[in-house]
Amino acid sequence: MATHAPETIRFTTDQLELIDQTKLPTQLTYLVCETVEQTHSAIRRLVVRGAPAIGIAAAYGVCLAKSNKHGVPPTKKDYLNAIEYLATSRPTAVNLFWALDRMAEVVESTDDSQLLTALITQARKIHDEDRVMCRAIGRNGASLLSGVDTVLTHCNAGGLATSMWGTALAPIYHLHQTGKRIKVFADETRPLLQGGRLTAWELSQAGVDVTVITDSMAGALMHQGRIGAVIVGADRITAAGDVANKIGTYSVAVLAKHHRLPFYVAAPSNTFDMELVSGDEIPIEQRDRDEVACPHGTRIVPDEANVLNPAFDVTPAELVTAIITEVGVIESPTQQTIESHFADRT
Ligand SMILES: CSC[C@@H](O)[C@@H](O)C(=O)COP(=O)(O)O
Repeated sequence: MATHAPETIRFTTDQLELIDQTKLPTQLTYLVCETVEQTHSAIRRLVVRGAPAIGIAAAYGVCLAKSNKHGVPPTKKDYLNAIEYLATSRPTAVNLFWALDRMAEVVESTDDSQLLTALITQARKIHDEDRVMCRAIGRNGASLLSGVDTVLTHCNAGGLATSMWGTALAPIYHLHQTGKRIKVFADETRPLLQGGRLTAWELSQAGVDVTVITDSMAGALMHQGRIGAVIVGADRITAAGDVANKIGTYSVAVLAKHHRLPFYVAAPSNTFDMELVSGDEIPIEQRDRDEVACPHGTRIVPDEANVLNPAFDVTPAELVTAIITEVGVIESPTQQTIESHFADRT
């Protein structure tokens, strides 16, 4: 997403505007949220999606809390209820809880008369920090990709999933701006096609050469030597470096290992959940069967058949070549390398 690209998330004092990602690539429209409930629904329905963007949208959503009593401003209790409710929108991306915790700290530490102003300031800060984070990941990842001509990515970890540039796509945008042209293969990403609809849309808008492939093509392309590296985002990374990301990421990581290709994960430090060690502890969102069985309103699976639809899987740290963060690169992530990476920077 180029710097002049439309903002994924916009906020005025009384409304949140989100690019409606369910409508891309055919329509570029904004959905307006004026209440906490509308924000919750927008996150749940993937109008806004991608770990950092969910956190930013939820932070602004808190500022939309209303009082039950007409004309009376919301109380601390109203804001805390809003935070608790927004935390139920999606379970896997830890950025949601990270952002809501920051909003809760503001509620706890601010006088009632200043609450709304302080909450809006904090939400804007979370949003601004994300822009800086995207740039830094772009710079840090660029050196890893500078010798690579073609990358594979899965799902969408670009500007649509953040405030701008994204995580996995940030190094590609960075290199593109400095004149190095990288070719991107985007996994279509079944069942909701974030790769085919969103990654392909934003990369083409920015003039990056992108080719969409079905998820099952990745292995064949690697075998033919047509992929130089894999780069993906993350929804949650444990203290030991296990990575939850869009379903299908694990399969790509196994394929990369077999073909001796680097498998990079790009994520900000707020995607790390240092309270969890094993990826098995990460809550994986289970979504509606119709996303698989009835895409775009066309039934493709018999009603009698069961359907599994986990939104994410976990890639063990041993399959990850490096994690690119806004504060540097963690090569061969383990609990030890991750802890010392962050310790060195505090
Ligand atoms: C920078 S976004 C990283 C991840 O959130 C992204 O790769 C992903 O899995 C998004 O899943 P989604 O279900 O579309 O929210």
